[in-house]
Amino acid sequence: MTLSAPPAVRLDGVTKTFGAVQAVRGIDLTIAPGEVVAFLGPNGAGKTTTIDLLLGLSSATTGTVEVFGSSPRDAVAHGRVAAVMQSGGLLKDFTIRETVELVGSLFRPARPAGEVLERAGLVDVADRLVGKASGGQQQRLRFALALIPDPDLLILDEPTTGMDVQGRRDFWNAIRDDATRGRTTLFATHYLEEADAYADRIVMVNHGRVVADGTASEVKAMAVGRTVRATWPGADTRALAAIEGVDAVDVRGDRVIVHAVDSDHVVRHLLTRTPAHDLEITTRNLEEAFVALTTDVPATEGALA
Ligand SMILES: Nc1ncnc2c1ncn2[C@@H]1O[C@H](COP(=O)(O)OP(=O)(O)OP(=O)(O)O)[C@@H](O)[C@H]1O
Repeated sequence: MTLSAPPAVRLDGVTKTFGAVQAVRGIDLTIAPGEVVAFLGPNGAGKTTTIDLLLGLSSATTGTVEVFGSSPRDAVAHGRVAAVMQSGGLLKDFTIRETVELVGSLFRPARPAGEVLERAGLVDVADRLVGKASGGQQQRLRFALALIPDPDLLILDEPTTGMDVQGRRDFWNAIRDDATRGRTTLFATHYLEEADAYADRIVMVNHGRVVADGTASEVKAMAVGRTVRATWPGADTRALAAIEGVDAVDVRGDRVIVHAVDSDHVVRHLLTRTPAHDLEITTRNLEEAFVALTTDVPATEGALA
């Protein structure tokens, strides 16, 4: 008899409360081995709290948290999980290579230092002191350290913050490459284009709950509606916001930008009752879907950052 492998991550009815703050209000989430999952949400949505639970750094108030069928602490202890956190402490007086070797000596088995440096794009700067390395290089070093135990699940909290364009590209190529060999990756990010380009699946959270879960195109489709742009100097934004189904109105110079479930209705209004012209209608991109799914008060001006 063969038992099917447990999921890489299983969260079942998970809540986490800090005093009066309900950081996580009931998250159910299953991630299969080999999936690359982006964890998106506005500041304070509960992403870091959830990641801490998966790493066994704190315990859920209620619900179940499992990593490869065991407790997060066991999974971490067996080297199956590793993380790159936003601001992990690094020792400034060691070189990049020495840091990788030192951390490598703590793991059995450990990936060879040379391989890890290569993977993280650090070979050319390996002999530089950590204290003299740039912010992006230090971020690459955190990534390198997470690769040392060759984990089955890699958890990344805003991993590419501070990296330049090439650094990000190298980083994501390394992640995708390892995913094809079965590594599961969960990453929190505020760069929506990275989620769109590199994740198999997007989990969007708001106020401690999952508000969308699917591929990038499924999530975009969840935020139904279209954007209508038109030239209308001095547009009457109040009148536009009052149209049924309009969820945001914004003005950029002479252009007015309207998000609406029923774009035909908006277009008809603009063409028949206003001097608006040069109309353009587009479907939402991931950033607009994000705003639509996580904005609490609809029809606010300037909500289309
Ligand atoms: N140790 C703590 N004590 C009290 N409140 C906390 C603690 N940790 C987190 N919180 C609160 O829980 C909520 C969720 O925070 P969390 O850090 O998980 O959000 P996040 O989605 O990671 O946000 P960001 O994008 O800003 O990193 C916030 O309101 C935060 O202030």
